Amino acid sequence: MYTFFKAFSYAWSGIVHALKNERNFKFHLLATIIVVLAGLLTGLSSIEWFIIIILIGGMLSLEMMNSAVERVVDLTTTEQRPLAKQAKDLAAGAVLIYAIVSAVIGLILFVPKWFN
Ligand SMILES: Nc1ncnc2c1ncn2[C@@H]1O[C@H](COP(=O)(O)OP(=O)(O)OP(=O)(O)O)[C@@H](O)[C@H]1O
Repeated sequence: MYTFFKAFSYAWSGIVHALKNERNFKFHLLATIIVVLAGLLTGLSSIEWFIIIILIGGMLSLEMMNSAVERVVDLTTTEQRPLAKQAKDLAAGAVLIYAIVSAVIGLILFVPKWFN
């Protein structure tokens, strides 16, 4: 049980670090607040909230994984290396794909309600 709480506290400190230091994470958090407010004002069904919550959780988690990849790459080399570039660009590409998919799903959910 002690080990579990220790692991939890390390994970929590990762989230606090992202909140304090990661510019992109803060941007996604701002986007989250805007989407939640828009959802409250628009009025979403349970299943629509379920979808939005999964997208938000996935986006914030993926952004943190991207930051972790950047850190690990920077730890391995300070030189310009093709593999380092690939690793960072692949991780950033994963975030971009998820962001585009989330935006498209968001538009599919919100736009028909706004113009109904
Ligand atoms: N060691 C390296 N070797 C080769 N290319 C690199 C290396 N480090 C970074 N790059 C390239 O430069 C880009 C920017 O790198 P940087 O470390 O600033 O990441 P970033 O994505 O801008 O980070 P942040 O999200 O914190 O702004 C990377 O996406 C990658 O294409």
